[in-house]
Amino acid sequence: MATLVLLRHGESEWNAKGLFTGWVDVRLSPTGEQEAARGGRLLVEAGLRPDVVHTSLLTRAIQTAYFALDAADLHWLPVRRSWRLNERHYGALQGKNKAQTREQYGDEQFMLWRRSYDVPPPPIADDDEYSQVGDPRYATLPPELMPRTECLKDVVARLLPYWYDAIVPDLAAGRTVLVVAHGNSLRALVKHLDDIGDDEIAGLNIPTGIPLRYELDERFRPVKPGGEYLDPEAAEAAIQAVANQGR
Ligand SMILES: O=C(O)[C@@H](CO)OP(=O)(O)O
Repeated sequence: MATLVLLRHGESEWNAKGLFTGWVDVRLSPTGEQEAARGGRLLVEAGLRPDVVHTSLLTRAIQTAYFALDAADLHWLPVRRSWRLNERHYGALQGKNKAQTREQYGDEQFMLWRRSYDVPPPPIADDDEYSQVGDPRYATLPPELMPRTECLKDVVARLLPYWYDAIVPDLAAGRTVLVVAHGNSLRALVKHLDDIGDDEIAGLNIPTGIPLRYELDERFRPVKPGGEYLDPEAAEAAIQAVANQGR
């Protein structure tokens, strides 16, 4: 049996402002820093000591790992980072206000862009102020892999190689693995783990800063579907808040 812990970054500055974020590299809000530290304390209280950490290349996930490891006195852990754990690229919606977008395009289109499995937002222009083209952190990414927009299906496709090639080998070696990532990259991973259908995944939301623990069998499938939030009550309230964004 292997233990996997998923942690969505704490509230970011743009979560607080209600803006679509995607690959835009915003920092944690003061609340988000506290949520991240609480995530670390929850790990300690649950007796969970990760052996290795995986994060995206985005500052809000990296900061979250820092504050969580700080609270757990685990700064010495090895950390690996990959663009494959990045948030879903939100295309031309990056930087737009969620409530205004919903008003302008209507609830149905808003939810299609936000939560459908295979409808990406319009692509972002390379000269848009919120484009990531030219960002040095992606300099080694082959140009054809650099997204201009993504739907969740695209995220599953670019995340799974990292799951199989980097995370599963750690789990197979008996390591407890902490993955610090994002609302939609973690939705993609949970969809794979729990084998959630393309329509059903629209109803899944991941709260910020609350560790989600999975025990995995020898095929790296959850022993208990859905895993277990280390603070289930706080998770329930926060899930509703994510679902209601833009309303
Ligand atoms: O803006 C984003 O990048 C994501 C996560 O914050 O938003 P949503 O939950 O609407 O997909």
